[in-house]
Amino acid sequence: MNTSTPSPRTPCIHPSILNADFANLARELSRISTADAVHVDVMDNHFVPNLTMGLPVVESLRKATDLPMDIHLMIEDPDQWAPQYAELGCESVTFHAEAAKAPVRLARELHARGTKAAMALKPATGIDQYLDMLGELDMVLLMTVEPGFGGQAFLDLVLPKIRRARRAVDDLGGEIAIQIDGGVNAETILRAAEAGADTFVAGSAVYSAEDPDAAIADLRGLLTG
Ligand SMILES: O=C(CO)[C@@H](O)[C@H](O)COP(=O)(O)O
Ligand SMILES: [Co+2]
Repeated sequence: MNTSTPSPRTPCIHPSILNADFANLARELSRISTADAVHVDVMDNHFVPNLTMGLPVVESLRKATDLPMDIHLMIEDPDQWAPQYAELGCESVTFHAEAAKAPVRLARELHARGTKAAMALKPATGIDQYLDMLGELDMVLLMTVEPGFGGQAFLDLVLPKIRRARRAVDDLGGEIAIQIDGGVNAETILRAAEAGADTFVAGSAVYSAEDPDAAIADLRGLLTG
């Protein structure tokens, strides 16, 4: 166990383009120029009951922006697909623990392709069984809604899991990011931050605003006081 207190990570805001105008994605990306990364939700209508985009669209998005790309795969068989997203030059690729057959091997395959590896847990999936493999990851994503749709209400029942993850990450030196995704807005973000999250996905809170960059600044302002 690490006995020194790790210094807190600078909070990051990753807007999700799920609530953006899909007919104008390049323009929508230009409206979040102050984001730390763009969060891209890939859904296959099997792991979740919704369908969004796949490799060709993500490849085009990659060329349309200089923002780092945070790919959230809500798909079956990420063991097969996730490495292909890594090869597009995405900053991070997140697979779901519930879908991965060999999460440790998959995390290593993502690293071998030069991408950060992240693993997501649905709200009802416990973290304890994954603590031993946290050191294989750059980020853990704790879903604060059931994955599949934007615009849902933040689930406070995930807060104890965020606290548990924070303790485990700090024991490892604090370098692993703790991302939350779902229902993040001006009313909920501080509860998640106080529990230990440091990376915040916000979809509707950013893209329902008239000025998405201003909405990002507002969320950042709440976190930095
Ligand atoms: O992964 C998902 C949904 O499954 C998210 O990334 C949502 O797109 C977040 O949207 P809001 O809850 O912030 O509206
Ligand atoms: Co997401």
